[in-house]
Amino acid sequence: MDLPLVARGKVREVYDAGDDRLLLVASDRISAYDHVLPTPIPDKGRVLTQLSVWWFEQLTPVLSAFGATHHLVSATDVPAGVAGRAMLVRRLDMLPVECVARGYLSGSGTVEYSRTGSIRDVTLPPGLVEGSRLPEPVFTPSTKAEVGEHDEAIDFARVVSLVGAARAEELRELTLALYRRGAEVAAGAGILLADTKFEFGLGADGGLVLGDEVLTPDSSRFWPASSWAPGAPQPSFDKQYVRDWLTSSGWDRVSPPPELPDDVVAATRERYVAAYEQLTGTSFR
Ligand SMILES: C[C@H](c1ccccc1)n1cc(-c2ncnc(N)c2C#N)cn1
Repeated sequence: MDLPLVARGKVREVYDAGDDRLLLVASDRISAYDHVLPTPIPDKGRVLTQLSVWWFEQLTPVLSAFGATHHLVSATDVPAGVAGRAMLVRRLDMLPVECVARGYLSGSGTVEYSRTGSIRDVTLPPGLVEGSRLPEPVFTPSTKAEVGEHDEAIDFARVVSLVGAARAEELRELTLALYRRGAEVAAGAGILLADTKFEFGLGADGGLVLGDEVLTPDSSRFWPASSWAPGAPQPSFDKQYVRDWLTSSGWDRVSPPPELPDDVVAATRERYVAAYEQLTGTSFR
């Protein structure tokens, strides 16, 4: 890629495409247990990019209801070397809030709930366990961490201090509305959208714009609805083969992770393709 690099994530890069445009490139890298694995998953970048493109279309009515838009300019007008796994997007003034919506209790949410009986400002009923469906989806914002660190959970008051009261309210309501639409579509495809993270920015006209990738297995927890069983960690739709193999390999989760065997790579590629095909109802090609 001969464009200037703007930012590098674990599995993605952002390049300066000039004229107030950025190029978001998704790699075939996969991360598990907070490590980027040495073995790529063929087509992962293309599948997740095409899934984001599809979701931007699906979410446009929800965005319009809030007077908001999304940042996607083109997923075809991109350099040949990254064809199918890059999005040309509008450069935004990104808001410093990771807008997370949770429909189910899991991970850090379960820890917070077991300590306090609530998640952030939202009191929850007693008796919920890992994997429980929440009575209503909850907005659980965080601030972007430095590279390699975990995002820091923040409460709504902190969001207000960061972006103002009106914008904070707008972020919460829009995040929850986008999550609800995503969860509804996913449920129809046999996938439980346990939680997801959106990023927003401001466009040149000051309007709210949905950025980043949306509703992919990298920005969300996808659980197969068929195996949902609250009371224990739920299997990941896409990463469970990798997690199970890494655990069985004896890897200590601290030293550099081992290469994945071919069958785990192939099975994982198939999970990404299945997620795309089940959600969109179209064949991945
Ligand atoms: C966090 C995320 C990231 C993605 C990929 C790799 C590392 C970081 N990122 C998004 C922007 C960004 N900045 C200005 N306008 C935009 N439309 C976007 C977007 N999307 C900068 N970084």
